[in-house]
Amino acid sequence: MTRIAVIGGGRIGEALIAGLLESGHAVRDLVVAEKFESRAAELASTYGILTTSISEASENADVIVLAVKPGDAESVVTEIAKTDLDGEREQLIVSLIAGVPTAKFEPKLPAGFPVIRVMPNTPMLVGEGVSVLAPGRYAKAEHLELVRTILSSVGKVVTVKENQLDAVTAVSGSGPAYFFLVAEAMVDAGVGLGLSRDVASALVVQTMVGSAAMLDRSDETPTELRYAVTSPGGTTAAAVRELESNGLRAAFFHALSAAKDRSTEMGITAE
Ligand SMILES: NC(=O)c1ccc[n+]([C@@H]2O[C@H](COP(=O)([O-])OP(=O)(O)OC[C@H]3O[C@@H](n4cnc5c(N)ncnc54)[C@H](OP(=O)(O)O)[C@@H]3O)[C@@H](O)[C@H]2O)c1
Ligand code: PRO
Repeated sequence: MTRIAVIGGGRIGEALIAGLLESGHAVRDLVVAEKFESRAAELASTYGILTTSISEASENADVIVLAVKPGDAESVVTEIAKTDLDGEREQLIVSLIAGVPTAKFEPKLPAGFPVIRVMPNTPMLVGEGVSVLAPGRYAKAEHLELVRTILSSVGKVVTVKENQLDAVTAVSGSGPAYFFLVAEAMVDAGVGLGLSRDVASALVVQTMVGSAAMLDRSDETPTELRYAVTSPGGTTAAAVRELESNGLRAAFFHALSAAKDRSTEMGITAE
């Protein structure tokens, strides 16, 4: 089994660990390096996972996953580069760090060390994530295949050119937050119309689950699925008219543009 070291046990590090364990990855082949001690202890007790230092994790892993914040990227990669990276074994770095290009890591590592940049999302926690891969300069087809195999156990996998990853981050990396925000707004609106919060929450959650399942399983486009709900002169048409006149589409366009720009900016400032 491939030995995986996760550097940074925050939200996305935990989602990956939980998703991999749930999909059958052996706990003995996973370690986490997390600098915040009580958080490391929490991960150890929740998942039975070994916690260790960056150097130990990097020396013994096949795949070193970076799940730290962009501002910690440089110091973590410098620390990894100082450890005894195994020349005998094919090791690689998988960076989940938003915005930071592989070209920023490669010069800090031993010559030719493969790096793959990945934009995952938190639904990997329940095996329904989407991970978008972009190989760095030295990553070969077999490295990409290994990472694709690992991440396909926690959801879908797509490969793009690295110059598309900031846009990908805006769509699917941050995407779950938009859905949670819409869910929150719909629950509040239901409460405003007199439903209890419990009833409104149950209705919104199941409506989202059912709609997502239809999007996934149906051959119809989102537009066609929406038309099927929209009876002529009915309630849905009245609601959609309000959403459109309040600028829903423009709001999403501006929001995703802001996310993409922020991703690019984080890559520049994470020097
Ligand atoms: N959350 C998402 O949905 C998501 C999705 C895609 C990509 N990402 C990317 O994933 C990365 C982590 O995001 P996050 O949301 O998981 O953030 P987070 O919850 O703040 O987690 C980052 C973790 O890394 C730890 N860390 C920092 N420096 C470390 C070091 N030297 N050694 C070991 N651990 C260290 C942090 O510890 P301290 O708190 O003690 O600093 C923290 O627990 C970011 O680069 C983000 O762009 C996140
Ligand atoms: N979470 C990270 C952020 O908000 C990257 C995508 C999702 O910056």
